[in-house]
Amino acid sequence: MYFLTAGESHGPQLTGIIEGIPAGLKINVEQINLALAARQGGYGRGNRQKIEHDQVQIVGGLRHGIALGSPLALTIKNRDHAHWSKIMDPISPETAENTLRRVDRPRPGHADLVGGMKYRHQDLRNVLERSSARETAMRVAIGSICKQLLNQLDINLIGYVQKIGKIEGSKDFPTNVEQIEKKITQNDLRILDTQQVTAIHELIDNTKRDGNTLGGIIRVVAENVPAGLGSYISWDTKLDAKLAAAVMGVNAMKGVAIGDGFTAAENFGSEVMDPITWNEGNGWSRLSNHLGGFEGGMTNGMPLIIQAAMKPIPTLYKALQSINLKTREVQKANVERSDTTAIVPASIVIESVVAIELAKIITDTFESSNMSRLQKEVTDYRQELKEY
Ligand SMILES: Cc1cc2nc3c(=O)[nH]c(=O)nc-3n(C[C@H](O)[C@H](O)[C@H](O)COP(=O)(O)O)c2cc1C
Ligand SMILES: C=C(O[C@@H]1CC(C(=O)O)=C[C@@H](OP(=O)(O)O)[C@H]1O)C(=O)O
Repeated sequence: MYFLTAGESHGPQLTGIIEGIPAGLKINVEQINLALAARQGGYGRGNRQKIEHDQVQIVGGLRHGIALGSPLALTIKNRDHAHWSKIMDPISPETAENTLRRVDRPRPGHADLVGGMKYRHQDLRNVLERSSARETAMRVAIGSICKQLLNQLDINLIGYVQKIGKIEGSKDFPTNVEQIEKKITQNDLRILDTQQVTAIHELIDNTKRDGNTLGGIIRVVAENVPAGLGSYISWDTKLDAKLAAAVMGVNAMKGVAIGDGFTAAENFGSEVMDPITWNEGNGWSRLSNHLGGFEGGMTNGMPLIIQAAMKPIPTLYKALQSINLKTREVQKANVERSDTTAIVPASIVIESVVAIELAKIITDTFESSNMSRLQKEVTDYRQELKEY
């Protein structure tokens, strides 16, 4: 299974193509739209989300709600394009009016400067438009289809916010997806601990007032993932490595950890390894889960626990120093309309890319031309593991 996305932030639309979704998968479009709405939400978002109302159109590979096994083609309109149609016109040449939104004072923390140097763009809008996290809307749509595939194999997962700036949610980390879901939907921060909500709202408000921005930490839990996905045989077959790459591939991610992650490095081995247990009914299991469900690059049957560290949003309304590309004068960086924090939408995006990687490894591991055959193969495999 693989996918590709195309489209600029203020262009007409985002486009996505996924190859390798099994024929017979039931796809609920409403569920995709709910995921897209969740990605648009969250406290600290900027004004762009007042314009957008993301809805997916499936224009290939689906018939009567059932995947055909052919490539799925997806589009999401950029409503804001209506205000940018001249500036982002794919065909007509640039006019004086179009140059008004040129970007020539690269923003620190963005792809602007290096993207311009590498691709020889003089208008850094040519970089900005694609490096924007607007593209993550399409990864969420694709992720939602992958999540539906996983759900139909009884695998559940969820992403939520663990920390915003220095304020942390509950450290009592549940691994039950249903329980997490109930708790995080109670607030607009997707955080487990409602005690912290007011403090975080104040932090975001004050940060916005100061022209500054915030990052945070996201946690994803996936449960009922069968043991043995991925492999210890070669470095590039390790599933934890693939997940780390997918997570780091999301805009603004600066760190990824599996299980206890960096904290494990400080502790004794006896505090980090997860003792093995077995019983007749359930087969093999562990007494703890510090290693976040991975040993030797393979899932070990325990819930997967993945953390992602997001840097603060790079565009600052109180802009930092930059250099004007043309005049070489010291000037303040360009300011584009921006979020104060995007940790909430990012938690949906990270959940989505984890779903994509899990769907990929499952469809690559098992015969997956058809969904019912895949379901049977996974059920038989689970039984075999239990009986080992
Ligand atoms: C959901 C989401 C929304 C984002 N919104 C903004 C934003 O409004 N303004 C901004 O400057 N960066 C935003 N970012 C971050 C930038 O896209 C990202 O930092 C930039 O493309 C540079 O890439 P890098 O941080 O991965 O190096 C957002 C990221 C995500 C995941
Ligand atoms: C458009 C989205 O996020 C955008 C991501 C983004 C960036 O630089 O990454 C910058 C902002 O773009 P704009 O200047 O058009 O408001 C965000 O709004 C979105 O998430 O749908």
